[in-house]
Amino acid sequence: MAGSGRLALGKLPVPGWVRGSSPAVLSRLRDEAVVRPGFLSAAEEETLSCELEPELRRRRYEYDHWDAAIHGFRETEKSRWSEASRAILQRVQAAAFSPGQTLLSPVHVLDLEPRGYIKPHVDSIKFCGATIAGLSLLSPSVMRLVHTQEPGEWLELLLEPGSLYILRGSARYDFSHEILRDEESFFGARRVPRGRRISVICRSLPEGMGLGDSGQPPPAC
Ligand SMILES: O=C(O)CCC(=O)C(=O)O
Ligand SMILES: [Fe+2]
Ligand SMILES: [Mn+2]
Repeated sequence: MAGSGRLALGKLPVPGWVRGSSPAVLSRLRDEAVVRPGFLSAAEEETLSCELEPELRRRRYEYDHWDAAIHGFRETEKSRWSEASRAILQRVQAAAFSPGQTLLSPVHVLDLEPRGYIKPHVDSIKFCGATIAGLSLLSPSVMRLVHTQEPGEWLELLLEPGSLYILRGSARYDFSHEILRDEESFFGARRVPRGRRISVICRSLPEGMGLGDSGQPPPAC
C-alpha cells in the first residue's frame, strides 16, 4: 500500500501525509484536519508566488516579540488578485468551505523565512469562523495539532508545496496548530528541512457575523 501513499492502520486507511497519537484521534479528525497534496499544479504555484513576491519583498521580516505566535515572518492581507489567482482561490473555496459559509474577504498571505516558525495557537474565535484553509508554497513544512485539554492527543500534517490543508470543527477549535521550526521539523522519522515558505490562508467568518454597520470586514486573525 505504501506506493499508493496510504498506510493501513487497523481497518482505517490513513493518508501518508497525516500522523497521529492514536487511531482514535486519526479517525475522529479524519474530516476535520485534511491535507490535499498536489492541490495546485506547478503552473498555479508559479502564478501565486510570482504575484505575491513583489508585494512581500517590500516588507521586512519580523522577529521575536516575546509573546508573538509567529517568528521570522512578513505578511500581507490581499484583496485584489489577478484573474488566474482568483480562479485558484475559488477552487479553494469550493474544496474547503460549504456554500453557507462567508469568507473573510482579504486573504492572509504569510511568508516565513527558513528560520521562521509558528508557535502553538488557536485562531481567534472572535474573528475567524469554523474553517481555515491554507495553500503552501515553496518549502515543505510540518503542521502539528495538539489538543488544548489533552496534550497527549496530537496530529501532524506534512505540508508539501502545492498542498492544501483544511482545519475545521474540532481540529480548528479544540486543537492548537503550529508550524515546526527547522530544527524540529520532522514528520515521524522523516526530516523535513525548512526553507522559505509562503502560505495563502482563507478563513470563514464567525457564524452570524456579517459585515456589520461599518461595511468593513473584521480584522484578520
Ligand atoms: O501559515 C499557515 O499555514 C498558518 C498560519 C497561521 O496559523 C495563522 O496565521 O494563524
Ligand atoms: Fe493560525
Ligand atoms: Mn494569524
